[in-house]
Amino acid sequence: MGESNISRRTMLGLVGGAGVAVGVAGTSLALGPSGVAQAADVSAPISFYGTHQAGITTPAQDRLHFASFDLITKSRDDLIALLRAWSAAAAQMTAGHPAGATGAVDGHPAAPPDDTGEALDLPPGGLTLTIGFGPSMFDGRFGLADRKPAALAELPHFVGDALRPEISDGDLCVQACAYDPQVAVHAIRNLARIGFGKVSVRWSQLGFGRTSATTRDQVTPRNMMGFKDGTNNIKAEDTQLLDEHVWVPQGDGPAWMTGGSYMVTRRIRMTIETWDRTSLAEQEGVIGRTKKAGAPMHATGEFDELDFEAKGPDGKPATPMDAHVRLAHHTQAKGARILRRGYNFADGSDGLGRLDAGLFFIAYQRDPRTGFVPIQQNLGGDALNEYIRHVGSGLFACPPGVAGPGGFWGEGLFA
Ligand SMILES: C=CC1=C(C)c2cc3[nH]c(cc4nc(cc5[nH]c(cc1n2)c(C)c5CCC(=O)O)C(CCC(=O)O)=C4C)c(C)c3C=C
Ligand SMILES: [Fe+2]
Repeated sequence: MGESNISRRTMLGLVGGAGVAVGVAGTSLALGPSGVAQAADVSAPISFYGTHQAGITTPAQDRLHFASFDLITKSRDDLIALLRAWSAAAAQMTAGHPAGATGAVDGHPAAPPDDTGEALDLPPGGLTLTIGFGPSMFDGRFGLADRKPAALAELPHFVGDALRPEISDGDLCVQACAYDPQVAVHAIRNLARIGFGKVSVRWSQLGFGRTSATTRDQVTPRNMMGFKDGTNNIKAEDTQLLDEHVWVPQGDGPAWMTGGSYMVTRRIRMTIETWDRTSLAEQEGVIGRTKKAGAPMHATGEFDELDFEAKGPDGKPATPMDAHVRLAHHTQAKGARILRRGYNFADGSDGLGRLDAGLFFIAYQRDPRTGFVPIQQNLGGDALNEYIRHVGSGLFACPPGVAGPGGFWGEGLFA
């Protein structure tokens, strides 16, 4: 291990995001809803190895760099070599080490370094790297056509879709999440560098604030509309719900996906300028929760149960019939449940004097046909649609985790 490796692992980290964050040697304290301090040890690496890939039920970090890649090679052996090299680099980087045998500064001075170096001296930052395979990877170029899961069926067109092909789809994707944006960007950049000649970046997305909680001890963050987002998410502690709705069980499609999950991404532009001129009462009615507490309209606490039968003082449904949470709720959407893990984005101006901002929605599920699709179909009547537009879309099969060193992402697909 080089000197740079040691320094990166021992540096102190700061965490941003929701709650009051106080940096303490390697930890960050966030004040939860009860005022109880919660420690997120941002110096601690999250293991790359395991039954499931990290980055799904592991605590959602504050920053995202997501990249979708097109395969420019037509060789199956190249693809396998790429997945091997990416997995080895991912194991190194998530542990807080530079990529490659000689890292950023310990190689031969006449050769380009194995690692680009911008994460030297930074802690692992809770980095997780999660890979997904898009439907187009199974089109026959790599002899994988008969291994395509039925669950990777093309998403249908949804009401209001304004999808742009150049920021949609892809043969492969990598979701990099970390507490430090530089750590996440460094990871994607190095995977792209390792893939030179085999892949090209099709599109990428930075996210600056998580819009979900994936464990019960995480404070629920707020999205760009100012509402708490992630209250009623499936969380890591909900093991029965995870088995039923998120992880692919044995016998559900091809064996290589057992223990994996399917990822749907949607770049959702918000017309925040219109939203910002909307009254508080209207905003709360659109979402179906209060803005301050994130509580149901008929209750006071964030985690109070939603009761769609409850009436307001005027005798009308307390949660409007077209409210987002009503239409997205599993009782209204054929029992569908998903694990949401999205991020806020603000990518400059749209050229018309407005911010190009919104939600980069990410959801994991056992099967999109019984997860995202029925919910999104139900959201065709969502009051929120007046303020949002889906402009990018992705669908990816995320294989199970890599068991240990020597294994690689998607190994079972090639067995
Ligand atoms: C198809 C799935 C969903 C899309 C797309 C989506 C977009 C979207 N959501 C918000 C804001 C909130 N969503 C909330 C809850 C919620 N949303 C979905 C699904 C999609 N959202 C689900 C399944 C749920 C949970 C419903 C329930 O069971 O109660 C909330 C409330 C807080 C919470 O529970 O997380 C907010 C706020 C925006 C702004 C948006 C598009 C830009
Ligand atoms: Fe939502």
